[in-house]
Amino acid sequence: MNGREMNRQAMEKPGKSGWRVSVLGGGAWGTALALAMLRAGHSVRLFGRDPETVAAIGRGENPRYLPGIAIGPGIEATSDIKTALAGADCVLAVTPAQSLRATLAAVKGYMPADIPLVLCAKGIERDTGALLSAIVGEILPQNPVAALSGPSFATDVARGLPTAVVVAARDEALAADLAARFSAENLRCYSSDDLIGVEIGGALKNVFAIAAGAVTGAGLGASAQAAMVTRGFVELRRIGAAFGARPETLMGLSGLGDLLLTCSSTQSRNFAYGLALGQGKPLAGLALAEGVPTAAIAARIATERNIDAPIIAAVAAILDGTITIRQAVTALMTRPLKTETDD
Ligand SMILES: NC(=O)c1ccc[n+]([C@@H]2O[C@H](COP(=O)([O-])OP(=O)(O)OC[C@H]3O[C@@H](n4cnc5c(N)ncnc54)[C@H](O)[C@@H]3O)[C@@H](O)[C@H]2O)c1
Ligand SMILES: O=P(O)(O)OC[C@H](O)CO
Repeated sequence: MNGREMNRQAMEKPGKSGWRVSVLGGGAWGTALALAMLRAGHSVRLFGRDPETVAAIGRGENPRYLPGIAIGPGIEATSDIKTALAGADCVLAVTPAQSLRATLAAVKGYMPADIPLVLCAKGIERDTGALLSAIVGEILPQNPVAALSGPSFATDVARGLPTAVVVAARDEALAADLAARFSAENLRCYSSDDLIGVEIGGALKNVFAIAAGAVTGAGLGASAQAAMVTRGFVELRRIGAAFGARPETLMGLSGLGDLLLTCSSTQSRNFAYGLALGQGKPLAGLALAEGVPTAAIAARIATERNIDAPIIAAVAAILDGTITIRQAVTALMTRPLKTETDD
């Protein structure tokens, strides 16, 4: 049976909706996904570690992370992990990538066996170079792992604006089932069995979004912006290939689609971080930019695996203060010339 047939069957399955979905993380994306799951017909519990945020969600708003967006009564917010996970059919992990290990360690004793864990963060673990699915494999080996990724700003999804994402799992049938269950009128979920490809695209696009913000902030022009994003995508494909990602996945929603979104919008926190960097403004206090730790580890991975990734290396060096943006631009522009399709 092919993926399309599986999707069709899953969509038609009686009771496709009506799961109990637990969302771990009371930030912008966790709250937006909780709303999306509710719209898809599921009953939703949201775990937040901050009791104030949990209480605020209970009152109908998450003012710290999603100000101005109404949260209806259908979402049960709790700061008790046992309550959050009791009876869950599926868990969405929506804490930042660098916190995933701690989040999973905290839920380990309460996680129902065999239910899918869906990764919704985008990043590579800074200290180990592990993809997030590998961390799940270490800590919760009994739970099948999936990832949801693609062009999707939390505020857009929370408002019910339409977008399309991809849900990936190594088990094609699981991916198709989850995609069908998570889809709703305003959230179209495609399925994929290329879990690694989906993870890599989502993680690396944040690095180039920082670069795109920096290019804009430093006033380098729209031409430089397009050139950088295009050559950045070449680096994304090279690293993806080294991990075994399929090229067509990297060309899809979770790769190119999300790269285009985050490299072109100040709504992106990674772009905003780069913009401040390019403008020489203070970075302290800016919202989460997952591309910062991922740039450092991606640069290390590229060096260790002998992958040509000069933009990633430049972003990592700018972020750790080794070089300035001007020096990075000069270094990138004066490298030996080569054919465009040199790999
Ligand atoms: N915001 C978006 O538009 C968006 C969209 C798609 C994907 N994502 C991804 O989702 C992930 C989370 O992003 P976000 O926007 O929700 O971030 P956020 O900064 O808005 O919220 C992060 C939340 O995680 C919680 N948290 C952090 N460490 C924790 C830990 N150890 N245990 C429990 N909770 C912890 C924080 O308290 C906070 O509630 C990131 O990887 C991001 O790239 C975000
Ligand atoms: O705001 P950003 O840069 O973390 O991007 C959010 C999402 O990943 C966009 O798909």
